[in-house]
Amino acid sequence: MPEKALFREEDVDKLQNFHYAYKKTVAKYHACRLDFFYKLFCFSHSTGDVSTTDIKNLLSALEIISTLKSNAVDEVSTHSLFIEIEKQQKKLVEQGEMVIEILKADRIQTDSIHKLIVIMKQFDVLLNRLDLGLTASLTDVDELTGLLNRAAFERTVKKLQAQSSRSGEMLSLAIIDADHFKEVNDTYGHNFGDYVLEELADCFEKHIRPLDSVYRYGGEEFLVLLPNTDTEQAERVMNRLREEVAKLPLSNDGISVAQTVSIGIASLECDEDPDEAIERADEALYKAKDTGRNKVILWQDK
Ligand SMILES: Nc1nc2c(ncn2[C@@H]2O[C@H](COP(=O)(O)OP(=O)(O)OP(=O)(O)O)[C@@H](O)[C@H]2O)c(=O)[nH]1
Repeated sequence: MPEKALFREEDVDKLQNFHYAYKKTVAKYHACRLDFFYKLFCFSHSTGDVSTTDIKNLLSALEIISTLKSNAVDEVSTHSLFIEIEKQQKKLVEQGEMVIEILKADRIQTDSIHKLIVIMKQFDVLLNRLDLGLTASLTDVDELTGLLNRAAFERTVKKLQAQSSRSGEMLSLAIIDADHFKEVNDTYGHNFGDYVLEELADCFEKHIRPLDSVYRYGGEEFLVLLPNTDTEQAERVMNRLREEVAKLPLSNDGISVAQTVSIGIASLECDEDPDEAIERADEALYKAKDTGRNKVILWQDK
């Protein structure tokens, strides 16, 4: 899957404005939702002067997607999560209308209200995920694994190189590649492959040290930046990680597999183009692949 940076630097302001408008809209939605249920309650118990038109008006006030869309930068409104929210909103309105029709016919059906509540809960989960994504500025997060992506790597690596230039500390870089991953996809399907990638990402995040950072660089390839670490230390850290991966119980839908990874390591000089260090780490990675996989290899000058 090609990585796609969702935002350019200059879009960050627009994104922040959208996030602010988003929070306000979602807060209004929640307040309005309470009113909606209150009026439903009043109508069904014949308390107060509430008509189904009042309830219908509140239902249309719950349609927040058009407000959100008019404020959103294209990268948000075309994002898969936003499209999912739109779909869920449509379901919510359809079910809300059904509840109103049932009320008009003078029948109280808790089933239909219950169904509406279930849809609203799912809607909330999606709204919350979008909120978290916006907080992490969407740009930086890989949609499948939730790891930082290539754009985040490119930004961070420059900062770490500048730090390492000031402190004189070594900076190391590792490339991790899943072994025989094509076979996993071909044998068990792409969805199972996606599941394995998500589990690998969780394992990496769990087992890297707090100052290290891991990125999904593309497909089944990940990068780790290890500040204040020379290549021999990086080799030890990566070997521990490699062992953790090999121990992972990967089991989904009745399928179980064992997955290993190969890792290449290179030092990252503070004044070089990071692509050069990536190339060296890649060379080491291919040596690990050529000599049996499930290994960590340090790049060495010939
Ligand atoms: N399920 C899934 N597969 C992906 C994704 N991105 C890349 N891939 C697959 O990863 C596989 C990579 O295969 P290859 O580069 O041939 O390497 P490999 O089979 O892992 O073999 P070695 O690297 O030599 O051990 C291909 O089948 C890609 O389709 C993704 O997001 N999800």
